[in-house]
Amino acid sequence: MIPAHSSTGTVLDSIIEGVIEDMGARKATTSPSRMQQLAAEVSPARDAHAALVGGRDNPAGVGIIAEVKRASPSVGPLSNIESPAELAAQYAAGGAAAISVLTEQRRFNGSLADFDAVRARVDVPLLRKDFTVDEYQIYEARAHDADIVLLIVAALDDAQLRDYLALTHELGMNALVETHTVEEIERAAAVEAPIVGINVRNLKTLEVDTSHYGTLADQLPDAVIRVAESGVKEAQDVAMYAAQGADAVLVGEALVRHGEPSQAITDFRQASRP
Ligand SMILES: O=P(O)(O)OC[C@@H](O)[C@@H](O)c1c[nH]c2ccccc12
Repeated sequence: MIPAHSSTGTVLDSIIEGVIEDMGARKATTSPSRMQQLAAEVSPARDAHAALVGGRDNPAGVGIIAEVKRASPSVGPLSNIESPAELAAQYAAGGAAAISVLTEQRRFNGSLADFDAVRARVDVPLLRKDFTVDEYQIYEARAHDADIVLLIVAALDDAQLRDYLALTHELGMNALVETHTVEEIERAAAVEAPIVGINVRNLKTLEVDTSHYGTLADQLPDAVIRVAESGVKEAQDVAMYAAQGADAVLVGEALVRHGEPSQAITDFRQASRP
C-alpha cells in the first residue's frame, strides 16, 4: 500500500489522485456513454431515504449502516474478509438498515467486484463507498445496482456538489453527503442535501474524535436525515451518537473485526433505543 501521507497535499488529495487514475483505466474499457446506457438498464434503486428516515425516534433503535471495509489508510489491513457477500448477509441478518461497500482500491483494498458480490446476496439498500469526483462514477454506481453514492463535500466544489446530487436523484438514487466542518454543513444545506453525514474522522489528517459529532450536530438543518460516521468501537458509542440525535450510524472497523457482526448490530441497535 501507498503510505498515508504524500509529500504534497492532504491524504484526501492523494487518495483522489489515485481514484482519478484508476477511473481513467475503467473509462478506456467502458466509455462514459456506454456506462450511461448500462445505468439505464438496471432495475430501479431501492429507497434508501425510506430505510433511514425516522431513525432518531425508532423504538427499535437507530439505523446502522454496516460497512464492508478490508483496509483503511489510517490502520492498514483491517480484516481478511474471505467473502464480502457472507459478511453482508450477516449484516442484513442483524438488521442493518443499509450496507456500505468500499470500492476504492489503493487505500481501502475495495473493488466493484466486492460490491457486485454483496449486491448479488442482499436486498438492503447499498452504498457504493468511493471518492466521487466525476459523474462517471455515479452512472457506474447505478450500473452496478447501487442505491446510494457518497458525496464528500471536502472533495467537491459547489457546482460539482449541486450537479452530482442532482444526477444522483435523476438516476433514482440517494446520496450520503459527507461533511466534517460547519462550513461543509452549510454547503450541504445550500444544495438541500436530504441525507447528511458528519464524519468524525478528518479525511485530511485521518484523526478521529467521536465528540466531533455532538459538537456539530446542532448545525444540521432539521429536515435532514442525520448520519454519524466513524469511530464506533462499542455499543455505547452508538448510544452516544443516538442520544445526540443521529438517525443512522455508519460503522466499519468494529464490525469487520467482530467475530459475530450480526449480533454486534443487534447490540448496537438495542443500546441506542430511545
Ligand atoms: O471504520 P469506522 O471508523 O467505523 O468508519 C466507517 C466509515 O465511517 C469510514 O469508513 C468512512 C467515512 N467516510 C469515508 C469516506 C471514504 C472512505 C471511508 C470513509
